[in-house]
Amino acid sequence: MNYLSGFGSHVETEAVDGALPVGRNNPQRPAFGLYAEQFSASAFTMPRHENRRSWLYRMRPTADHPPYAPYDGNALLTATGAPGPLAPNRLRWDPPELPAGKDFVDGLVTMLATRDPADLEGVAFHLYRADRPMEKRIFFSADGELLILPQEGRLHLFTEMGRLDVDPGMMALIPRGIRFRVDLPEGSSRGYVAENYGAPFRLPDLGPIGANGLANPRDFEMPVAAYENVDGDHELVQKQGGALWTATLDHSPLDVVAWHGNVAPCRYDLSRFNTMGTVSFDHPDPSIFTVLTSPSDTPGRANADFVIFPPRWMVAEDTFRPPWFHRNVMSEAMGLIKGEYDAKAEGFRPGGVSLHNIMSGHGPDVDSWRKASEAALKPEKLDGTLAFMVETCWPYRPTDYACEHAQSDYDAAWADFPKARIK
Ligand SMILES: O=C(O)Cc1cc(O)ccc1O
Ligand SMILES: [Fe+2]
Repeated sequence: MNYLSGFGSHVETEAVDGALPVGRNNPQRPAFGLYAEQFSASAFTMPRHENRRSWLYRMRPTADHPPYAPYDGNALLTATGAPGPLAPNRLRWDPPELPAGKDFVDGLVTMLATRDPADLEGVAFHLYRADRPMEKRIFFSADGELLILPQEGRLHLFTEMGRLDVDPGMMALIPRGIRFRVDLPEGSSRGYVAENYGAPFRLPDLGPIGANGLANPRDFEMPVAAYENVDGDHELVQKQGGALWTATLDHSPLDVVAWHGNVAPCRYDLSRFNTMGTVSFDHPDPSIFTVLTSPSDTPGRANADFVIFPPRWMVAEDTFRPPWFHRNVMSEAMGLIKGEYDAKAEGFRPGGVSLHNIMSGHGPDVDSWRKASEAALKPEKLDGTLAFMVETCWPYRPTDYACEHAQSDYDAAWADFPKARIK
């Protein structure tokens, strides 16, 4: 499969020669009777460096659809957490036994959410398990951009703007509003979805790191144009305002024959992350592992940071090397794609989730603390592991489903620390 390279690059692609107009966006009569449609992911008037839009040339206008009706196929996909006071507890989940016999849309379960999508700020943390392809079904979220992380089983995403293969260890980013279908080349897949209600994810500034490093723009891959020319009933499921809506089209809406612009779905292989760390002492703040950031209106305070903990060399001298004990004004939701996380010797399993909300005390569990305190500090490769965090300035609210399925004894991870030897 062919990909176009570069995060936020201005690119053009056509699946049929001559489908793209030359030198203009909306000619009087686009080639082949195609319809020109602008897709805006930022307000028209955003500054140029934040302006994102693409032009799509499609077989029928998106506007051609009947009214939507409420969709009742998935009651576990929501926009907000459980109501009531937010208990200040640390929480953790084993990989839940999500119901079988579902496709990607019906197999989504919301675990955590902040804010309301109508605020255009906040983020939700979902899990999915799918063992059926989406047949003649298409999904999109008007609430947010979708960051999809398969943990087991490859995903094949047929989006309006082309096709993406996404393996565990990769991420896919689907802009708010872009329609797609999920096929399962390996029969099933499960993983994580972060839904960003706020400003679109972008690469973080690098400051003194310089011009290169962390996630390099060229490693983000957008699809080349691909379309299907299929008539007949297709169910379109839309998420809006946290609710799901359905409409039946008489054709596949994946009918974009050509497009150009600077907003499109993309994928990124997280093993290409150029990981930075200390070469002297102390454990740096995890912001050094930021892949993508969605800023809030307060400079430096993220609406959502997508952070990874990839394989890396640990070389710090006279240092407690795993994450330190800490309390954070930001709220931290984590997932584990594979291996072991260095702050948690046990209990944080691949496919699981943990939550450390605003100002909750957390850090290494007793076993990890003991091991790291006693370790000989030779250079060591932390290998075979990939954890991630979606850190946000808004406290996460667990959903009812999440509250019902949380581990019952997570606090025990920090019980039994020996008291310091002070008289
Ligand atoms: O809590 C966590 O495990 C995530 C985390 C990792 C780290 O290396 C430093 C701070 C932090 O919040
Ligand atoms: Fe933390």
